[in-house]
Amino acid sequence: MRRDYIDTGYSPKDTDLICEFHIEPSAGVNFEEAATHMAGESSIDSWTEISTLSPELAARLKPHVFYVNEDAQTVRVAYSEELFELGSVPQVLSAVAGNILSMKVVDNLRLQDIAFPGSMLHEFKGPKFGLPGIRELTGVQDRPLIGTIVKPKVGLTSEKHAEVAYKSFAGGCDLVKDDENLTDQKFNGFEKRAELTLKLAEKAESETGERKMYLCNITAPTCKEMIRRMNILKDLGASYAMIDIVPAGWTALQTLREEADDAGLALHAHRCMHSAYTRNPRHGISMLVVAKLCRLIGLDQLHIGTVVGKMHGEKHEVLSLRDECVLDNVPADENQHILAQNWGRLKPMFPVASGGLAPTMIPDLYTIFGKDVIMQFGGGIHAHPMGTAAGATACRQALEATLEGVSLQEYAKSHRELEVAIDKWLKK
Ligand SMILES: O=C(COP(=O)(O)O)[C@H](O)[C@H](O)COP(=O)(O)O
Ligand SMILES: [Mg+2]
Repeated sequence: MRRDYIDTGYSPKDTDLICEFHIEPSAGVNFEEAATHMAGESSIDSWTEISTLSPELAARLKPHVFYVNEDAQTVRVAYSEELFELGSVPQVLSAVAGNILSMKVVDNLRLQDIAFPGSMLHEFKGPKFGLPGIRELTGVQDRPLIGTIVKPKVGLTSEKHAEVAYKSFAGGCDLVKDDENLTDQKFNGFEKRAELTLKLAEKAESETGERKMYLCNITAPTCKEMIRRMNILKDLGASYAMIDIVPAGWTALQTLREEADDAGLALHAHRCMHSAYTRNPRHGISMLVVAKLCRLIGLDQLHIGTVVGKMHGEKHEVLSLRDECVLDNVPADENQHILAQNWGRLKPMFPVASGGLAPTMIPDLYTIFGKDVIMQFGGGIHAHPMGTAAGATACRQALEATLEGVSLQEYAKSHRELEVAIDKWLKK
């Protein structure tokens, strides 16, 4: 192992990839020692001095640990872009989130953030539609989008599924999506479900005069099968496909993004399983990194949390994810371990707030996120005492009240579905 990776005099080049890590050395290992091992293992080196690494090669490719803050257990490393296969997320992760997470010299190690140089951004497509394109697609320009997840998560027949989706659309939902664990089960096959639900989405469109989007889950055992499902959706006239990004994997996402150009479909990113490596604040990979990789590859919308709902995620974290989705230039925030990122020509993604939400939470959600958010209600719609359609209507009514600056209670006096929702979710 070379000993010269700690280099606090180094100022990163415009073409360097920058990573920020949280490091907790294991007992008996000092901080710079651990950082040195991490830098070497994430780039060119091994655990011992290797004769095959010439000084010229090391000079060209060696990483630079240019920021060391032992008190904050934080280091920043600049990597030459030459170390990476440009345009390959799996290769980047194999380096900066690979073996280093397993090393004995650290008790904990977390990749907090990655800043991509313009030269590497160029190799990625970014979102095909993104936030502005989704607004075009749905015809909704000036308010949050309202969506639902068909519940129960799995178990309905395709006919029943399509019926629940239809009621959601008729009641006022802009988007209806499959749940993350619904793919192609015997009781609800992918193709039949897609066909029936898209047909009823069209019916709801002609009845309501609003665009209605069905987000069918194409997650499958192979990329080949996911592409086949994507093309089935294209042929059925769908506008979207949904993917479980973590179970499917980064190679699959890059493959599907390639295909999405021809298929002309928007890609909805469900992040189930992300907590397997994002939840521990001391070890793993941050959700911020996951969000950045999604924008880079080109997912059009991404779940980011709700602050007020059922899933883990502090307000500052959720808002950092929102900013990474929508801003062209993300400023650095040392306290939140966020590196500055200029997204160049890559479009913004549409952030999705979902998980444990009820219509009565819409005023809070609007205060937190403003208009550029997709608010999704599963139980919050299908548990409405008057049924699914009324649940969807209660969401639209709550949103109307919020946009008009009227209290929910006042608005409910003339809007029955909202009144019933308030009884259920506010007057416990
Ligand atoms: O099905 C749901 C929510 O259903 P419900 O509205 O009934 O709770 C989603 O899978 C979660 O939002 C995922 O979590 P996250 O959005 O945090 O990834
Ligand atoms: Mg779900």
